[in-house]
Amino acid sequence: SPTPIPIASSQVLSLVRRDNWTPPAGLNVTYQSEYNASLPSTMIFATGGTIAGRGSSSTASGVYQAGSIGVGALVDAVPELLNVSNIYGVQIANVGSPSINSTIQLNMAQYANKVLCAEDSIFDSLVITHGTDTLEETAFFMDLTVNCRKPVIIVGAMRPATALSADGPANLYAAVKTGVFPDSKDRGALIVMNDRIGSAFYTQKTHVNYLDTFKAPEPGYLGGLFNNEPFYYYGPATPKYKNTFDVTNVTSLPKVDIVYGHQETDPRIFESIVKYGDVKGIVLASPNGGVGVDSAITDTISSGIPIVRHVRINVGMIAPSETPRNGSVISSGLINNQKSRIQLQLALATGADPRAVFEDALREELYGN
Ligand SMILES: NC(=O)C[C@H](N)C(=O)O
Repeated sequence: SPTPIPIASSQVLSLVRRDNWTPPAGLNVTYQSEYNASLPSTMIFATGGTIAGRGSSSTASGVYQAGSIGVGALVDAVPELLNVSNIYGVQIANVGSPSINSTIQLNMAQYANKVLCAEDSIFDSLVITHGTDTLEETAFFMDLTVNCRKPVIIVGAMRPATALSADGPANLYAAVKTGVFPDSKDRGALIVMNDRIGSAFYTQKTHVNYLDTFKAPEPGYLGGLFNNEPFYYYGPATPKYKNTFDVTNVTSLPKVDIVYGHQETDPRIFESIVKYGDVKGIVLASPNGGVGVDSAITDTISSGIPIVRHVRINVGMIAPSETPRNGSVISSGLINNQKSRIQLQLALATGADPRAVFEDALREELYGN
């Protein structure tokens, strides 16, 4: 559960609003910088993670408490931010990112649409601070559900705030700079880490320990920062296979699990998932992208639960068949396992046809039908 954040007295003073903005009901703004009408405005949703982590010493870079300092302290550590943007902070959660769930994601997407995408919005961008372990999942979720031209930037850190050469402050500065950079519009949600800008759609964590971990192995980065100034290699673009979902009236997401395939995958995994009855979809991280455990999933298929197949190495295309297949096995296309899970949840929650969502655009591209 979210840790209560003490508000420093300077922040209390600055909560006297000069911007004529009223937060939507239920959104608890706990940090607001002195309002400067000549600057753009950034909303920060803080969720925890290593960027908000505290270790027992400056050399404790790998053993620490994630989600331990609040949004006000994150901003206070980077006073340079206040020359770039007005900053508003909301403590959405303060947890390690494996504890982020679809309730938190839905909450953020719904508030993001209200705060950032409203016609009279005063905000130029939304920055989400997040643990890196599941950062790509929340980034992908926001990419598919926050539907306006303004950027949502997701940022984290690999070293806790207390470590030697902590990367969080520079990453947060880069995230806010990228968010208010005019050329960041119309690119969907972006992951900004380690001086690189990547699309939330394609970028994933590729190493568990090192700073240089967020990559989009085939599509590559969209841009980067030089001297803390953002730049892009390409003009604004939308991934060709991206779907968007309206979650305004969605109150919860169905349960979707991922099964990791290997030699001798035990069929009972599938049986037990189906037996519980509350799982509405499965992603199969298979050895080769093929079903590969045919006999094992026969029962699952006959139960009608959609099974999206991707590959356990988590990079590459699992192409749709030339004509749509009958049955409940669906190809993931270019979307990795954990993002396929999110997309399947969103499709099921909004009544979209999962096969169409995953396969149609890529089938059209590959086979022209
Ligand atoms: N670097 C990190 O942020 C990892 C952390 N365990 C998290 O995801 O919350």
